[in-house]
Amino acid sequence: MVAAMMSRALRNRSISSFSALVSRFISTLVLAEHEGGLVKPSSLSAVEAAGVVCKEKSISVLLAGSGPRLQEAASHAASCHPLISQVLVAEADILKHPLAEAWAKLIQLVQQKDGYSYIMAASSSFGKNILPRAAALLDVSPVTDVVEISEPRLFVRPIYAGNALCTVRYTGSDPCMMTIRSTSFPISSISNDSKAGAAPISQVDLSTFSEETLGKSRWLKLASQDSERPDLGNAHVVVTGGRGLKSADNFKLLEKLAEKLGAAVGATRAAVDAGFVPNELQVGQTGKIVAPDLYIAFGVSGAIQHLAGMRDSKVIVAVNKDADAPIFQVADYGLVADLFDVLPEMLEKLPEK
Ligand SMILES: Cc1cc2nc3c(=O)[nH]c(=O)nc-3n(C[C@H](O)[C@H](O)[C@H](O)COP(=O)(O)OP(=O)(O)OC[C@H]3O[C@@H](n4cnc5c(N)ncnc54)[C@H](O)[C@@H]3O)c2cc1C
Repeated sequence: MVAAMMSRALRNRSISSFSALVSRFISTLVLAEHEGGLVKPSSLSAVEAAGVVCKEKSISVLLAGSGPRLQEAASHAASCHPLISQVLVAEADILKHPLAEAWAKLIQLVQQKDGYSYIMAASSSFGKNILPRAAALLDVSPVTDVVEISEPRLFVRPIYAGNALCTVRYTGSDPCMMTIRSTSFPISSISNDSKAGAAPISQVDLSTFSEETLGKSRWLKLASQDSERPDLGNAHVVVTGGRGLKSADNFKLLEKLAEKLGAAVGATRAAVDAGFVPNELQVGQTGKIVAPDLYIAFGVSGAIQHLAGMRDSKVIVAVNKDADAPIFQVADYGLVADLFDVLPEMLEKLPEK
């Protein structure tokens, strides 16, 4: 239909009406992750990014899964952000878990039907797993880790572990697919009023979606730590431990400090490789990207691969007994001291949460 309207506009040789049509039909699909009946904040950051390219209100959010939590998440998506104009819900048992093969096929299906100009997701393990596969199915090249949208098809993304920024112009065909760094697109306009301006919710027709086409991956289990602490990717305060903590037991000191500060716990890859903490706590180039208001690093040397994941933090505090440790080059406040003196003293002097 879009193509037909465009050719009609061209026939009339009306350049202005043609550009009006083009801009009118820019539409964006945001692939959203949900948990506990709520859309994750990182996906709402992807909606913010979509708002930069899609000034008019034509942002659809795609949610998939099964069960009552999916419907709750759909209601949340419909009312939580003023830029969302439509919520698409794909409910099926094969979509219950975020298996990339199934989700990639789902995106292909939705794109073939609705023809979006942009498809976006947060640069989380969820988005990074699914979006490139969907891009391959749609025969386009994705742009990953976008930190700035300068023009509708001109993006800035970090390269060399965040040591340089690269400007990329997307010249491929639609859809332009990208993952965005949620720390670079803070959520500005969240609505807490569940009734206000609710976007319509529609079900995706999955009648042509067959299990045989979904590849060989199978969901086994979710291994994650049950914790009341905030999510590492969205926490306002992060306390991170490095190899200097020396053992898993000593990380418990850091956990106590995190409880007092209402913080998330992070770790370097060296601490993860040494088995002090699980992999999901790793911050850095091959871990999570964080940009909290306050980042406190204990016994972290400051290797570039670690800095790649935390250098955008608003205030960085480092405690290290080596005055020449590179972490001090990015720290706003540095303390050259033994962390085993500093941590107990902080725990003693800080009030309970
Ligand atoms: C491809 C690639 C990807 C990588 N990705 C990541 C990544 O995502 N994240 C990441 O973190 N790393 C990553 N790394 C590893 C990275 O290069 C470093 O090896 C790692 O970050 C070092 O961790 P660390 O600072 O804990 O350990 P170390 O470099 O060993 O530093 C320990 C620090 O603790 C200090 N210390 C020791 N005892 C005390 C004490 N009692 N009190 C105070 N200070 C003390 C020491 O002075 C030292 O500075 C990656 C490497 C590669 C090659």
